[in-house]
Amino acid sequence: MILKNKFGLITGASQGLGKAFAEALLKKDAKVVMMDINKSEGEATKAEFDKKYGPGRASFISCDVTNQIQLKDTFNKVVQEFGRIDILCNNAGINNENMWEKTIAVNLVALIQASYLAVQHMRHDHGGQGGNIVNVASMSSFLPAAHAPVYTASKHGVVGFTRSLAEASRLGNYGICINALCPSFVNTSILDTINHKENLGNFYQFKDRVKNLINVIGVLETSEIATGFLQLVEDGKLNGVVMKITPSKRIHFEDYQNNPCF
Ligand SMILES: NC(=O)C1=CN([C@@H]2O[C@H](COP(=O)(O)OP(=O)(O)OC[C@H]3O[C@@H](n4cnc5c(N)ncnc54)[C@H](O)[C@@H]3O)[C@@H](O)[C@H]2O)C=CC1
Ligand SMILES: CC/C=C\C[C@H](O)/C=C/C=C\C=C\C=C\C(=O)[C@@H](O)C/C=C\CCC(=O)O
Repeated sequence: MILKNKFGLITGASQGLGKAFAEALLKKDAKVVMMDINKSEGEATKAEFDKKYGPGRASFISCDVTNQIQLKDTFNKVVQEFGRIDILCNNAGINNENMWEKTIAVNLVALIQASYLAVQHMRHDHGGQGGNIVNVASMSSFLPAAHAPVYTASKHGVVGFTRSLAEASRLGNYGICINALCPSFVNTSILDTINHKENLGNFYQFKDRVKNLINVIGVLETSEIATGFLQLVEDGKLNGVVMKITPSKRIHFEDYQNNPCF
């Protein structure tokens, strides 16, 4: 996809990875709408981007993705105002085992709802112009993690949903590329959750295990994940792939060639 003048919608874009994805699109002359529950940080990020890239390129909409009405209203507002959504990045995420229903609501349920809203708008076979969806999962999509069972379940779910919706897109000629992005540990505020009992709840006792793991494998910078994100969006042919990014192997893909049922 040529990104110049395309419209990207990114959830959880006030800070961290979402902000890096928004900036990556702006650098390619696309326009972005950033959605986040954190209004003050989101407005500060918009002001920063206005200065760097000129006004009118980045917008911020305060939205709790778990609130179905707010989510729908945001999609409608964006379509009304800009006429199109070319890219959706479902990035908003939390790590909270104490409020595990909320973790599933943000990381998985809202991602599914936003994906369906985007598909409805983008699909070729219903008169749309096609598009690209990137769902942010994690290396937690492939591993057990004693410190975060529900976060891990949500990220396993993101990969299963993404690959299945991508298959529906291929078989149904939606003209939408749908892929998953799975970083290992990245230098953002979510990493600090492992230091807090309020986040890990009953699994706080396993915090040192994950801290050791982080020390051994290292921490990536958001810029490297943004490079992977751009690769998924720009390629235009990749559909149903699961991109992994780790300090040892950098950007690479999960190999699903063997069907385990046979
Ligand atoms: N940082 C890391 O090590 C990794 C992060 N990820 C995933 O990357 C995504 C982004 O996380 P980070 O940037 O790392 O963390 P972050 O905590 O810096 O950013 C998450 C953003 O999501 C927003 N958010 C949370 N709940 C929301 C809601 N209900 N509605 C709208 N926005 C909401 C937050 O306000 C925040 O701006 C998450 O899905 C996370 O699970 C995946 C792998 C590694
Ligand atoms: C935890 C902060 C929130 C988000 C992080 C993010 O999604 C990235 C996660 C990346 C990988 C996570 C892997 C976790 C793995 C495990 O906890 C276990 O499989 C670790 C097993 C062994 C550790 C080494 C040891 O102590 O023997």
